Amino acid sequence: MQLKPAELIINEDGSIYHLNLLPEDIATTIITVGDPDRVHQVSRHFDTIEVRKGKREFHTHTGRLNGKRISVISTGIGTDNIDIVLNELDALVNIDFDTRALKEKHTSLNIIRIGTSGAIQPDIPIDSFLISKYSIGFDGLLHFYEHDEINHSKIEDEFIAHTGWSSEKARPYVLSYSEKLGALFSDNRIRLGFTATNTGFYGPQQRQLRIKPSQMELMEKLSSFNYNDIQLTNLEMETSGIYALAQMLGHQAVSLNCILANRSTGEFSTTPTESVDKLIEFCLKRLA
Ligand SMILES: O=P(O)(O)O[C@H]1O[C@H](CO)[C@@H](O)[C@H]1O
Ligand SMILES: O=c1cc[nH]c(=O)[nH]1
Repeated sequence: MQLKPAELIINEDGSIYHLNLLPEDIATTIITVGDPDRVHQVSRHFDTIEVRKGKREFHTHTGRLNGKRISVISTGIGTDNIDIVLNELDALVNIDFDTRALKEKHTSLNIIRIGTSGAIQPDIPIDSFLISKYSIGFDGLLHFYEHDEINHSKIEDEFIAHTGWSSEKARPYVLSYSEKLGALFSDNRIRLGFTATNTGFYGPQQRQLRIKPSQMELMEKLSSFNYNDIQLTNLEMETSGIYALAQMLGHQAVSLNCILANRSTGEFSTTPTESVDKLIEFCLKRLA
């Protein structure tokens, strides 16, 4: 089947619509970061950089570290952007851009998010790292795709009952990380967590500046949720979308979080750049 021009949008130079990348521009190991400035913060550790491209908030560097080819791409904020990034990265490896047909041989990518996050348990230290073993998505992205039973519906049901989740919001969906890729980052200093992915930074994460979130008690409900001793640990804005798209498209994904805020104690990191740097260095050491 040939994908139509409005379905698979290829720019004049043969690159994919938003990411502005050619199939040969990306490695099979891809680090995603929210902030476009963090792309350089990662690639400055590479020995060589062969690709530097960008469009909108999607900036990509591909290079080599100790002989291993790695790409780093900025996604901007939110799972709406993740829908674009993951689908276009997948298209670059699994669709033939000349024939516009799906390739017979599937290529699986290793996708590692290096992002910042806010903890919701008081014992999670500022500037510590956390690996999202599970994610719960409040964004609804999974529901827009046909999918196998990749989500943990029992945890979802208990979460909905515990929080009194409003039916006006999307049904939360729970997914796991790739155990295989996650094992690469296993370290007794790094907590495995259950990450909540939110559709915003303020109201959706119960922050009140001038307008009041509709369910102020939700933060307490999130932090007191417990399913077979699994507690929710932290909030951010991309992980559930990455886990959803990666699993549906046949890729491995893991989300690494640098805890900059603690919503329970009210603290925020005084050294955010240095802390993210340390997570980048840890990640690159494990990859190459
Ligand atoms: O630091 P990044 O990777 O952007 O991740 C976190 O920071 C942003 C909000 O400040 C959201 O994207 C959230 O997921
Ligand atoms: O509190 C926080 C910190 C970083 N990113 C978020 O989404 N929330």
